[in-house]
Amino acid sequence: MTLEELGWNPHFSSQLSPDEADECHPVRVMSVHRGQIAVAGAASQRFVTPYIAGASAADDHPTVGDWLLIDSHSLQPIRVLTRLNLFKRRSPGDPRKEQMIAANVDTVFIVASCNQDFSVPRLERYLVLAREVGVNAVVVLTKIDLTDTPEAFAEAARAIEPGLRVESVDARDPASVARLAAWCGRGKTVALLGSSGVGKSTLVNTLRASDSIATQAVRAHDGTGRHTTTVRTMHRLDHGGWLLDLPGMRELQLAQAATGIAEIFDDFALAAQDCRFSDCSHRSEPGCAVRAAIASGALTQARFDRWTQLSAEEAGTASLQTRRRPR
Ligand SMILES: Nc1nc2c(ncn2[C@@H]2O[C@H](COP(=O)(O)OP(=O)(O)OP(=O)(O)O)[C@@H](O)[C@H]2O)c(=O)[nH]1
Ligand SMILES: [Zn+2]
Repeated sequence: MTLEELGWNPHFSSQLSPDEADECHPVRVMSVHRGQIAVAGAASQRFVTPYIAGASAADDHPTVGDWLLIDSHSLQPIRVLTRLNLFKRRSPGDPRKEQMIAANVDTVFIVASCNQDFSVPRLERYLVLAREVGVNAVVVLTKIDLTDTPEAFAEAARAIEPGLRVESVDARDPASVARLAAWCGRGKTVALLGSSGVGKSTLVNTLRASDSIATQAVRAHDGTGRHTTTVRTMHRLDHGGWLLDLPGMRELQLAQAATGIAEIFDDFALAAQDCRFSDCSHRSEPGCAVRAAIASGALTQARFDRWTQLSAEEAGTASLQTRRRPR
């Protein structure tokens, strides 16, 4: 396995100092376990400690998908290279803490199915999340074989954002899923987002090579031939890329997603700049440019409702601590 096959590129190689290039080597974090991580480099696969000597609790600690510098003699982790992006969520145990889920994803597939579960507002939420993380998003519509009107679903998805990539597949059929090959090529990392039952696992199985480095490493280690679902793992794909699980990202949290919301609803954000009052609620104030745009047909009431709903959720979660203070 070469570093390029693992996803190494100039964004990462340019971060090494000459000394580091002499004394360390880069490895990618393939899976995260309790107290240890499986890493793969140009010539090696091994387990190392995730703890970086001298790092504080607030410092960057390795998560799956990360590139890590390892001291070539001691094999101790030295530092995590600056990420392209990072999926994180609020810790279920302590909402003030954040939990890292996965790093360095090239493309996220936002998966939805062509049936009664299809929902534009839900797709929009996943897109907001992808924009917030700063990752390229492709909408993948599954169960195309179960509808007579596949183009209607694709059209509705494409209408969410100009230029949005939408691919429709039968997730069980390798020939159909081959449409996604362009994002799953050598060294490319993809992740999946989507509600329960839309076909994420089916898609993974169709895209995935029979065995992966990470699975082999885990097998060699625990000897059981299985790895539990609590383990975060990179899966090798047939086309040469990697697939990252995003456990815990299935439930959507829109806290601190203001940037993502502003990007997906940039037409509303833009119109709101012309409102007479800077704190306009776009309900009944005079000189409201957003209401004017809705009245003229330039913007729609349906998207206005979704925009205000998402913004309220975002603000609500963000200020949970300060709301409802007793007088
Ligand atoms: N006909 C058809 N069935 C599909 C397709 N994709 C998935 N299915 C079926 O839909 C069901 C749910 O698929 P899963 O892959 O388990 O869905 P998931 O998104 O992984 O669901 P969770 O694990 O709950 O998040 C399974 O019975 C699949 O066989 C498809 O493109 N066409
Ligand atoms: Zn307004």
